[in-house]
Amino acid sequence: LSLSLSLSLSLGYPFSLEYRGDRGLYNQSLGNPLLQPPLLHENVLVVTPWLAPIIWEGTFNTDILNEQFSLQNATIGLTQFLQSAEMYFMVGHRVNYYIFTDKPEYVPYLNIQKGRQIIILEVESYYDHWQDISMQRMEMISNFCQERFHQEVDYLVCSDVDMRFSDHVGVEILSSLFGTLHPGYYGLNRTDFPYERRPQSQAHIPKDEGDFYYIGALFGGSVPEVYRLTKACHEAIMVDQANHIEAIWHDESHLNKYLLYHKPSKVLSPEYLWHQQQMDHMHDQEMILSKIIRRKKLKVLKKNYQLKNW
Ligand SMILES: CC(=O)N[C@H]1[C@@H](OP(=O)(O)OP(=O)(O)OC[C@H]2O[C@@H](n3ccc(=O)[nH]c3=O)[C@H](O)[C@@H]2O)O[C@H](CO)[C@H](O)[C@@H]1O
Ligand SMILES: [Mn+2]
Repeated sequence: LSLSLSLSLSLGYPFSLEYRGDRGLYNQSLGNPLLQPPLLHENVLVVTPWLAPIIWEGTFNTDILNEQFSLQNATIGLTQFLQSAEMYFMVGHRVNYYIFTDKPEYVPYLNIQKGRQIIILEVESYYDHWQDISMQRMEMISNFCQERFHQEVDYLVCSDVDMRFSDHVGVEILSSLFGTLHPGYYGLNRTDFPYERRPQSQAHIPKDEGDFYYIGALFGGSVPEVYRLTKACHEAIMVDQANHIEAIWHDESHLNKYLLYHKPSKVLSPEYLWHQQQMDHMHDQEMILSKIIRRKKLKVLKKNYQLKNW
């Protein structure tokens, strides 16, 4: 679904953009004809050293992106179901919600918008520990990429289930491969990232390597790229299991290893994932982020960590 764009901007009002896509020439009028691209965002990194944009509020125009994206006629898959997604996730675009559950009967019924569907994927978990269950998503997602996602959607957005959208998350996040900056480690030196450091683990990253610390709760991309990522992470997890070692932050550690050697084509700023409960223990970090974050788009729900069987 790659779209080759040839842009010609005609002067005068109304402005229009012409796109030469796979299916001929398109002409779109723009929402705001007087729009001028803004200067660099405040004091934050807006592009990675491999020239992938880091997505911050204020660096993109939703109207332009939506019009461009509509030309692709694409469908987006979200691998969790969230009521708030109906309000904030990819508004105006076709979305499939894929819910992985071992208890389909507990999934509440919800009336959803036209162009959206809920698809419940019954999965069996052969593990008891939450760490294994969390890691198992890599296997499940990779299997379903092959089985059905590749026929049903163009992009996949993979997330934890214990989250809620609190602001718009749109097509600005989509690209062949994207990861999200972990708010707890934004701006820190890579030697302070909680990467897996034991060479015995497949997720191992040496002290002198690393770009960012990505959060395990939000990543995605095109179906072939998400397939490659989840398959590689699952295989690495299986090797670790055979060697009786569990990476320090489980699937998140393997995701970080993968994204270090397969650079994402977009990186989501910490605006895309807010973890208040964790921030309560990181006041300095909260202060730093409060100065640069304009919107909190996806929030981790509060939970009783004592109930987790570590
Ligand atoms: C916000 C955040 O930082 N999330 C990451 C953090 O987990 P969290 O501390 O957020 O852990 P969690 O309890 O949300 O578990 C991760 C996810 O696994 C799934 N699940 C887990 C247990 C279970 O019984 N059933 C089930 O479906 C579910 O989608 C859940 O959201 O660290 C994990 C690995 O350690 C993952 O990388 C998470 O993405
Ligand atoms: Mn979670």
